Amino acid sequence: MLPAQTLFDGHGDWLAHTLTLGGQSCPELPLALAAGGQLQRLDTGLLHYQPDHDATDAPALILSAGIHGNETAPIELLNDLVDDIVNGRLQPAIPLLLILGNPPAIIAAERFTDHNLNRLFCGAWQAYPDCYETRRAAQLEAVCRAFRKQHQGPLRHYDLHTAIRPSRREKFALYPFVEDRQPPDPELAFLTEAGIGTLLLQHGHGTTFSSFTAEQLDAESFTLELGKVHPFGQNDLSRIAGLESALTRVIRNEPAPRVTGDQPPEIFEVVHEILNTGDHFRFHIADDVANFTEYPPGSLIWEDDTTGYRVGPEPEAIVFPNPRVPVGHRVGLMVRRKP
Ligand SMILES: O=C(O)CCC(=O)N[C@@H](CCC(=O)O)C(=O)O
Ligand SMILES: [Zn+2]
Repeated sequence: MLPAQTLFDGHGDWLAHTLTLGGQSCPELPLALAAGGQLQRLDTGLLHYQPDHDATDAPALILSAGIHGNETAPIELLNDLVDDIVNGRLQPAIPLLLILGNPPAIIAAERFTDHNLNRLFCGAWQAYPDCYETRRAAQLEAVCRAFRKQHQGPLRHYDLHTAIRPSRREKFALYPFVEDRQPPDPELAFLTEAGIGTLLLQHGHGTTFSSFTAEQLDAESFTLELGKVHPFGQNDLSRIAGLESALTRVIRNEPAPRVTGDQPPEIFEVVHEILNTGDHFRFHIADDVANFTEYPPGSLIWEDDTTGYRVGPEPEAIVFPNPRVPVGHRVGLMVRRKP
């Protein structure tokens, strides 16, 4: 067995190893890479890369995918990056925490098994009955906190997803809400470099993974939506090649390219969050409507027997319409371009 293969117990690559174990744990295992640095298996789907040089105050990066099990393109992208690191084609210059979020859901090819993992962060997992996802949210929080403790320089977190619906803006980023914080210019430049032309600013405290790292670990965090959900093997990774090359540059700690005249991302803000209000909730958005479809002023978006929502005086667009969520959960966001 090649030395790098010991990390994956002979199962081929990181993804194959993760899918073999699913919800089972595996022991920690450090591996000194031939090209330098140490890649440590922390547990199933969790890797920590530590460069040989002192990196206490260096920039550090958390990269996660598969928080939703059926969002396979980002899982393939992250696994490819790990493969490049393991095989010496990509030598990281910064500390990395690499995460495949929900292995049992990846095996099941489902968004989640018992509970939507991306609603369980910032301690929200404590409010639900024990299941794999509540335990995984607690573990991911602990692993990220430990990584933060070891690396006290600037921290970035990109949580990679794909969307259920098609989108009029194929790739977009979400910036979690943190009081008095705006996305800094280098992060806007990174999104442009990665071919992500739209940024949606969240409007309030969330319990997503990126909200957790932004709020509690002082990271510059983004949820990146990278196209539409497809099964493994049916993704066209050339559509996210811009992100792969931008991430490779960040991992090598190379300087950002000089401004090329590309437009910065167009910024949107949330004007209304649609929540499932229960049995009498009626949603007036059809199942085949794409993200960022615009509705004219006055359009009725949802109602129940006591209240509802109509578009305000300017057109608004819908993002993430999905009425099949538990009561109290998000059914969609109404957004508009930030003035
Ligand atoms: O397409 C959809 O409806 C959901 C795609 C997805 O998983 N999006 C994330 C966004 C997280 C955020 O708001 O930052 C999610 O819903 O968890
Ligand atoms: Zn997702």
